[in-house]
Amino acid sequence: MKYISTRGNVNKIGFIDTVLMGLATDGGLLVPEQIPQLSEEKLQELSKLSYQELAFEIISYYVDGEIPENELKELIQQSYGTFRSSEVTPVVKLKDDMYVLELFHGPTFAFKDVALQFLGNLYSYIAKKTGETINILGATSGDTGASAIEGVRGKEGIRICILHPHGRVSKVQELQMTTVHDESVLNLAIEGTFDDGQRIIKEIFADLEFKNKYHLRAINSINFARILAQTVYYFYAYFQVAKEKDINSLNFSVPTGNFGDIFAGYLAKKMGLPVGKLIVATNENNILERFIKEGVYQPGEFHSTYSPSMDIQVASNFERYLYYLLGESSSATSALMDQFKSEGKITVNEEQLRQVQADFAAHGVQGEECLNTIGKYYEDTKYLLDPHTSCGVAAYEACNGQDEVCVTLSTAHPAKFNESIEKCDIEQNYPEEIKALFDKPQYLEVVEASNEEICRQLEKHFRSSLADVK
Ligand SMILES: Cc1ncc(COP(=O)(O)O)c(C=O)c1O
Ligand SMILES: N[C@@H](CCOP(=O)(O)O)C(=O)O
Repeated sequence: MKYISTRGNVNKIGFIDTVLMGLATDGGLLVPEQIPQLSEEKLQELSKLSYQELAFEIISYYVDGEIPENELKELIQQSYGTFRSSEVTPVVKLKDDMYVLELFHGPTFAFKDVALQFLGNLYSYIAKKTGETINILGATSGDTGASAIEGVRGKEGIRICILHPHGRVSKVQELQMTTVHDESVLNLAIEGTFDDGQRIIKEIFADLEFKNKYHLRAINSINFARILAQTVYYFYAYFQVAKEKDINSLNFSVPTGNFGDIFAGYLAKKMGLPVGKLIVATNENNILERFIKEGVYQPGEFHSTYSPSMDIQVASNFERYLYYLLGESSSATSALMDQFKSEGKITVNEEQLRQVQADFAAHGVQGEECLNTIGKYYEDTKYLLDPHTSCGVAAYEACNGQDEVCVTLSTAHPAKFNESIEKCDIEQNYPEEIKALFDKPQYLEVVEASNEEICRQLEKHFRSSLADVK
């Protein structure tokens, strides 16, 4: 298995180089040259496996022998041994035609742990095997940051710097990131939005001299390893639902911001999993909903919402989808991404829009609808949705057809977002791990959202690693 860039200007590379490169050096995103195709018989076989066994099978197609089998198995066991559920991502039935896929049983109570526990261990493995220096640079709207820090803290030879938008993450998210007292961890609270942070880190990654000098690595979903690990739970959810219901296909409703999670579902479908509708659930930051309905991809006004982790305008993984929409043409993808840079929008033609609408349904959830959905499900089922999952459930209600069965991805535990939950007049009990955070001191620096300032901070934080560089 080799990997190529959506923009076509990177020589083919293997899995480990793909992980280390993160953002492709030509500014594009790395994708597998060919997507593995799974037969019905293979799916039957996979349906009998535990989460860890399934993860091993799916991930193996993409690692393609670069990590010996026993070592990959060990990495996977280690990664999911930290989860509070033995099933890793259990499926819970909420209605006859709707299940919730609980992705929040990892250490930081968000779906990001599923991929970042794995990626943290993978980076550690690569560092030990190859002597590569791992200096991680990431941007977060709240969940990726905490999860990435948790995934690598205490691991020898790994340093990490995370940018989060100052005052725009939930209290628990902020505490999860900033109460870690470890000299390998740097939390920068930028005076700006998540989009500013994501733009800055992409521009820094594009400065190849700086990237190479400081050995910068990505943990956001621009890194293909993130997508890969997230693909596994679509298969797992499908197999769990198929055990109790006679289904020919299954819809998935996905709370969406950076388009990574739903792209993982798109990949699972392309591998042969019988996925029906992929429902994109957004909040008021609805660039993706507008694209799917109208064929125009253009950032709108920024909104702070009840689901702050989805307060994202420019979705990184959109480019990966665009590449497939354009028939895997890197020149057409490059042209449209250049157009986006110069004109601030992308418009697809009618035929392409028909394809987009065959691939995805979409619903943009407004604030009241998000809170009402939390309230209604709590009253009817006693199940407490977090505000992101609530957007997913509201989108299922808007888009799931008669006789269709849907799995809504539950992307976070409600305890992370009490600011929104208390607006529904619901009192919740915090898990002990979250309660404990409130007594700890915080370590962060509030900084200007500029490339110069962030580079200055990175030089300081990562300087000591240069001595280790071979
Ligand atoms: C809780 C939660 N739900 C949903 C999302 C959206 O996922 P994605 O960015 O992969 O679209 C995020 C952040 O990305 C999140 O933290
Ligand atoms: N919602 C995310 C934003 C970053 O997304 P990623 O999947 O690309 O890491 C967050 O919580 O940080």
